[in-house]
Amino acid sequence: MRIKLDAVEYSLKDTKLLNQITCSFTKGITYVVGKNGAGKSTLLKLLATAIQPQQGEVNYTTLVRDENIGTYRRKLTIEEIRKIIGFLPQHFTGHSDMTVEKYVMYLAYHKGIPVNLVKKTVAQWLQEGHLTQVKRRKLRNLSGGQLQKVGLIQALINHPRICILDEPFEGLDIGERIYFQRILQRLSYHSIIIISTHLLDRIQQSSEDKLLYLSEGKIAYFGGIEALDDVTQGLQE
Ligand SMILES: Nc1ncnc2c1ncn2[C@@H]1O[C@H](COP(=O)(O)OP(=O)(O)OP(=O)(O)O)[C@@H](O)[C@H]1O
Repeated sequence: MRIKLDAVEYSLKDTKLLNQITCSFTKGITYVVGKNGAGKSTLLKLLATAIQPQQGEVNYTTLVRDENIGTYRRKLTIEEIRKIIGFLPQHFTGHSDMTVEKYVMYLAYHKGIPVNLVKKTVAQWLQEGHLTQVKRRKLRNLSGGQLQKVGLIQALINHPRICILDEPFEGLDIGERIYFQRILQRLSYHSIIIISTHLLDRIQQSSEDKLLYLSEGKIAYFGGIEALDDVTQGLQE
């Protein structure tokens, strides 16, 4: 699986929120960082197909092995892409009138968890996310951290091949952060994981991880996480 952006631009009124973005994402974790207003959420919404580029292209391809033709890259359709994306938007609300349990069950069915496994899968996620005690509470009555965990569970429940998470660790305590990070690390062996975060210094990184530094809608750095210190210095200036 690969996501490739080619000279992507996105503007609102006269302001370019994304300016000539060219890059590729493959399996593994990429952390997207940048100052407030740098365009991180806009880039993530675009990767999650919630908005379309006004210029340039975004292509999602998968490697196909064919006995006759050999190996080639096949472009996925929008329907195929949306089926394999898990997305946590910046301000997740879900269906605020539904209870936690009903909402997660509904999402589990919708995302193709086999019917006979839905109950067990949901119970496990709620238990491990410390949400069992509030499973009959409506989403609108949850605390910020509880709602964030429901948002993470809906994004991760079917182990998606593409996972796009906007500030996923916001509001979580340290134990919960470590729990979800472990899940993401395991998922990253097979999936493309793109995470925007302000909390990079508190997150345990692996040397395999990548870093994308956005500045005023442009890519200022995209490469190994080892450049984090230099990039963080840039963020503080
Ligand atoms: N609906 C909108 N109308 C006008 N401007 C907008 C809108 N949404 C975003 N912007 C502007 O676009 C720019 C990029 O916003 P975006 O939310 O992508 O940045 P960000 O890097 O995620 O910021 P933050 O770290 O503060 O969440 C900002 O200057 C923001 O003010």
